[in-house]
Amino acid sequence: MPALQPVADPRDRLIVALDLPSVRQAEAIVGRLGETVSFYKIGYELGYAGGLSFARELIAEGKKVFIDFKLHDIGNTVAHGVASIAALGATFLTVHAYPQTMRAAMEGKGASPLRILAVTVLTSYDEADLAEAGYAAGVEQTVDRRVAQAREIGIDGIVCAPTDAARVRGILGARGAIVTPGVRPAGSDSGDQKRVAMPGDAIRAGADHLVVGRPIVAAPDPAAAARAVQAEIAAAL
Ligand SMILES: O=c1ccn([C@@H]2O[C@H](COP(=O)(O)O)[C@@H](O)[C@H]2O)c(=O)[nH]1
Repeated sequence: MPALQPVADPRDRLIVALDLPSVRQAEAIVGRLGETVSFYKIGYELGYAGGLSFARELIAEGKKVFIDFKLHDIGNTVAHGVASIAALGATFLTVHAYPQTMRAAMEGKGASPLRILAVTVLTSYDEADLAEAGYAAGVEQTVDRRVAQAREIGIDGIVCAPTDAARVRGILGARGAIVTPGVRPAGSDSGDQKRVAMPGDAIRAGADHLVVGRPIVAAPDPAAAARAVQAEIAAAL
């Protein structure tokens, strides 16, 4: 696993999830967030509604972009999909933490600076959800096994719940980025997230970057909500 890269701009610790149905709505939120936010995540909803062209625009304007497509397919398809995203100039791309998929993704990114993040167990899953999906092992055991496999493969980073971050850091050591969704500022609704923590707790547990979507994007004043998360991050560093 490559050495951990220091986060040069403290604003980069916060990644805002642009889970919105149109580029027009995403542009409006990015406009309201202005210089407060430097790093955006584009997932299925915006990605399938013109979000990749919008990602190019954000990158051209100097923003960092995380493409959260959680790839998982046969190796050839994953490798070529990753190569296409690498050409976009994105900073992060997710794949599911299956060994064949992770190896293919690392092959597909070639020498590009794109960093591949392996998604361990979704933050919307608890023990019952994993059992329902047919896994015999529990959440902690599954996360730990996938992180150990990711480390062996040399993946660039891990996506995990903030509640797993301290254990994940213990397995990774000082190498590899830890990115945690499932982050909720005090008083905000968890929604469908089941393994959550507050921003300061996620940072103290070892997360390098926090992903926050609805608590910022749906806030009456998104820039104020983002600044409050950034203040909590700064206080925990
Ligand atoms: O395990 C995972 C992996 C990815 N996500 C993504 O993060 C954001 C979280 O959004 P909130 O509105 O802050 O809940 C969302 O885009 C997910 O697709 C995740 O939540 N958990």
